[in-house]
Amino acid sequence: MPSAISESNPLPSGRRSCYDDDDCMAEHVQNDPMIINGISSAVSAMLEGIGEDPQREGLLKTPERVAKSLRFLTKGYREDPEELLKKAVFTEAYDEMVLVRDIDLFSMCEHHMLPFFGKAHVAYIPDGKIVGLSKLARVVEVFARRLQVQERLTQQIRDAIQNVLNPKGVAVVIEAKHLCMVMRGVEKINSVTTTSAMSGQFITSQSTRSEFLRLIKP
Ligand SMILES: Nc1nc2c(ncn2[C@@H]2O[C@H](COP(=O)(O)OP(=O)(O)OP(=O)(O)O)[C@@H](O)[C@H]2O)c(=O)[nH]1
Ligand SMILES: [Zn+2]
Repeated sequence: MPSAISESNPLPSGRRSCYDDDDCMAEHVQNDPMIINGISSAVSAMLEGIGEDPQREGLLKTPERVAKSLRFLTKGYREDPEELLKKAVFTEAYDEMVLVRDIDLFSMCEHHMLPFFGKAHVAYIPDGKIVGLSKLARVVEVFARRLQVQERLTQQIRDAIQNVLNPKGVAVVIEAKHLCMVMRGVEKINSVTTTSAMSGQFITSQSTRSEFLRLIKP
């Protein structure tokens, strides 16, 4: 495998291989020429399908651009959210709610492959272990960068945190606008969808749930 990269993209001597670097590695896998070519051919066919000429100047590089863009927008398939969380778990006695709110998210609905976007609020109540705060936002990112429905996205974030930290409870709320409902279909420009997924004390304790809902109010 490393030879494929060194043949097509040799590294200057002395530089570390991209195989030592997670981000660099991810970019190579994302832009694997075989996969990019496959998606590009499909995009050319789509351009013809809508009555365009893929050979006109402005569109010559469009299939490849779209392919790379799609690979980026779906990079979450090639990342493991639980491994990512495990990188920053610390022993700590703190046992109140931890909330990261207003985490921007961009995803694509699996029905139309059109964007939906908004924000996620993620909370948990530790039970002897805390996690690096950025990892909560990264978990949102991993699941969002796949074809999704908002409901599943919300539950997957909850489940990953629950599985890795085994906390006293997890709560996730997502508020998002779906372009498939805005720029086509029912065309409701201002509609916003809210979903929630909870576990543990966020289900069993009304006061914990209420505190969370009060804290995420705009
Ligand atoms: N539950 C859920 N539905 C979604 C999500 N994203 C898009 N949808 C819906 O998926 C449904 C697909 O319905 P279909 O009737 O098969 O497709 P359609 O004819 O394009 O539907 P319209 O959007 O109503 O024009 C639509 O109601 C979309 O609004 C999501 O995240 N969750
Ligand atoms: Zn849709």
